[in-house]
Amino acid sequence: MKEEIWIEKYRPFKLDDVVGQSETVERLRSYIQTRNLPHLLFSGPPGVGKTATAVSIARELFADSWQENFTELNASDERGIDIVRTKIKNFAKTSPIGGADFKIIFLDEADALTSDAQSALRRTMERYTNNCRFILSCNYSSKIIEPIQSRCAVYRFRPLSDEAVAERVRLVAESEGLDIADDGVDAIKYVAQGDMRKAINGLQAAALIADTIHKDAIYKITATARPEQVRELIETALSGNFTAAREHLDSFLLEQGLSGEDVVGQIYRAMFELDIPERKMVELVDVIAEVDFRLTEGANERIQLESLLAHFALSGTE
Ligand SMILES: Nc1ncnc2c1ncn2[C@@H]1O[C@H](COP(=O)(O)OP(=O)(O)OP(=O)(O)O)[C@@H](O)[C@H]1O
Repeated sequence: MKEEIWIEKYRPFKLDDVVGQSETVERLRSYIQTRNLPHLLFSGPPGVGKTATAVSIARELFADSWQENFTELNASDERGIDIVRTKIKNFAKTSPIGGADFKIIFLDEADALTSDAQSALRRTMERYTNNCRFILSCNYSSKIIEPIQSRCAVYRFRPLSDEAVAERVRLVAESEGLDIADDGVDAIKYVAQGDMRKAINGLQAAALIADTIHKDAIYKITATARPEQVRELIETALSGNFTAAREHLDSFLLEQGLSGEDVVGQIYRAMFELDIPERKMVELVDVIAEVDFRLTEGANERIQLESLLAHFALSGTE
């Protein structure tokens, strides 16, 4: 039998199960009590509970008929206006079922809609507002047109705290009868950076390769360099030893399978734990930002990373 995916198995069903977003959840709970809902806009990074919260709201409001009165669409599947014209309208125009006062449309990645599609969505929201409430989810609320933002109550979801991630990971491990060492939990916190989906997926993947989960399994399975290796890379480069730093880089890219963007991201995170004078830090962060941008533009990753190390090596010898 195919094993169930843990992020689904441990998906929150009630608002109480959503961890680490207590302020937001508390405010949302009042809508359940009054059994009314404005249009909502959830913004925040991936894997922090936006979808889980929307589903929990529907379950709590509609009980047994929640599936008939709730639909989830992903705007990035069909970026254009068609998703608004067809799927959203078709669902919005039919009456709620089982005595519910309205239906809920959850539109994930709403910031992927073009602005024309967002304008059409805004008209649909107005037209069907008696029948239907929208919960829009996005990573960046600035990419949502102002007329939609002003029609929604906006809720910002934060990256989850390390404590919230650790607690949930331990709970999942315990339910699955899995041994996880403290350094394994620490590694998951480091890798996840507040993204619970990443944390639980990492745990499940590591469970396939190790009986007791230690940090090595987590770093290996998530293609993440260990923090101490990253520190060593930076220190080697800053000491002016470009050739040795390049060898570290080879190990990241060729042996551990990191992408260029992963390496830059990890270097950036490690910088602030090192004792680097303010002025030099400013210069180096500027270089990191430039290389990061070039990588997203598709520049050659090895050349860019080596240029980053070259800057570090030169700045160290100044
Ligand atoms: N706050 C949370 N409490 C408990 N579990 C969570 C939380 N956030 C995420 N999860 C876990 O991660 C999975 C994915 O979360 P969810 O789909 O809600 O993320 P999201 O914020 O909507 O992300 P995206 O923006 O990528 O759609 C959930 O099924 C659940 O297992």
